[in-house]
Amino acid sequence: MTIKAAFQVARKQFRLQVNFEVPATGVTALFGPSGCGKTTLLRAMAGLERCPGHFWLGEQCWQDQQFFVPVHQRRLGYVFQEASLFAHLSVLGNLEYGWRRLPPAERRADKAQIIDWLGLAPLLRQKAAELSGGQRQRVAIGRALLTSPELLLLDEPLSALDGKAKREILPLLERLSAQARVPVFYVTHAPEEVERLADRVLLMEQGRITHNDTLQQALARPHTPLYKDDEVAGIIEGRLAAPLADGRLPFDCAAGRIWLADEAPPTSDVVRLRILASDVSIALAPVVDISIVNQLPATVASITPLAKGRMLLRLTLVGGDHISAQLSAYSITQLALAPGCQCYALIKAAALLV
Ligand SMILES: Nc1ncnc2c1ncn2[C@@H]1O[C@H](COP(=O)(O)OP(=O)(O)OP(=O)(O)O)[C@@H](O)[C@H]1O
Repeated sequence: MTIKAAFQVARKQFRLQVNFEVPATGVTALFGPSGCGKTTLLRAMAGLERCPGHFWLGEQCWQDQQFFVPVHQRRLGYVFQEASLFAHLSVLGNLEYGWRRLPPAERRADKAQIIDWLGLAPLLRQKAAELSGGQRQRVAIGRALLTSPELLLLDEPLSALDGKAKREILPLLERLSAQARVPVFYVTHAPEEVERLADRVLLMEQGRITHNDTLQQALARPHTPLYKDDEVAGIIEGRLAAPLADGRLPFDCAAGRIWLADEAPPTSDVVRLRILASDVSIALAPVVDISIVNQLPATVASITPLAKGRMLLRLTLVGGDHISAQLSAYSITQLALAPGCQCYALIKAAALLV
C-alpha cells in the first residue's frame, strides 16, 4: 500500500509544489530548513490547505481534481509543536474527546493499552493546565491515537521540550508507527530524530521535495543537509545479545556481529546503531594486532569527493546494509580503491540509538 500525493500551494511569497509516493507504513520524516514548507505540506495532507492536487492513502482518495474530503471527515491524528489540549478538561477528558465522538464500531484503538503505553495512568484526573510540556505532549499523542486514525501527522512534537522530556518521549515515538499500525509523517529539524525514528526521509527545500529517500540513502548522501558538517553516518538495524563479562556488548545484524562498548538495558526489540563515517577506516585484508575489534567485509559502492581533500566511500556490507567511510584522497590512491573493490571496514566506534 502506498501514499500518493501532489499539491500546489501558492502564497504571496511562497510556493509549495510537491509530487511524491511513499509506502503507507512506518515513519516518513520531512526534513528541511525553516520556511521550506514542511508544515504547509502536512496541512495540505490534512485538508487544511485547500489547493490543487491529489492525495491517496492506499485505495482511499481524500482529494483529486473533482473530489475533496473535508478535514473533519479525514481519519487522521495531528500533533503540533505545542500540544493544544482543552485546559478545563482532565487528562482523561482530553483523551476521550475524540474517542467519544467516534461511533463505537469505529473505535479500533485500545484505550487502556494506549494509556498504559504512554504512562498516563497516574495523570488521568489531573487538569490539562497542570501538566508539564512532556506530559502534555504524551496526552496529545494519546488523544490523536484514540481517534483510531489512519494517518498520523506530527509537526515537530519534541521541539518545545527540554532535553529530559525529549529523552522520555523519543523511545515512545520509536514504537509509535508499529503500535498504532498507521503511517506517520514526522516534521523535524533534528537529525537525531530522523536517525532514530525515520524509515523514509523527504528532504525539502524552497517548497519542493529534493529527495525521496530511504533512511540509509538520506544518511549516505555526501552533502546531505542532515549533516551540515559532513558528519555522514550510517544506520544499521539489529538486535542486542547478552553483554559479556569483559564489558563488550554484542550487536547482531545482517552483516554479522558488531562489538560495542556501550551499556544498554536488555531488550528484544530491533535497535539502531549509528556509525559515523569518520569512525570507519579501510583495510584490504583483515588486520591483526590492532585495537579495532570490528572488521566487516565490505564492497565499495561509490566514492565521492568532499571538501578539503577528503573522500566519502559508500560501502555495502554482507547482507546489504550500507555504511560510509571518510578517507583522505591520498589513502584512496594508496589502496587503489574504486567502486567494486572488496575491502574490510574497520569500525572504531559505534553508538547505540536506544
Ligand atoms: N498563513 C500564511 N500566510 C502566508 N504565508 C505563510 C503562511 N503560513 C506560512 N507561510 C509562509 O509559507 C512558507 C512555508 O511555511 P511553513 O510553515 O510551511 O515552513 P516550515 O518548513 O514548516 O518552517 P519551520 O521549520 O520554520 O516551521 C514560509 O515562507 C512562511 O512564511
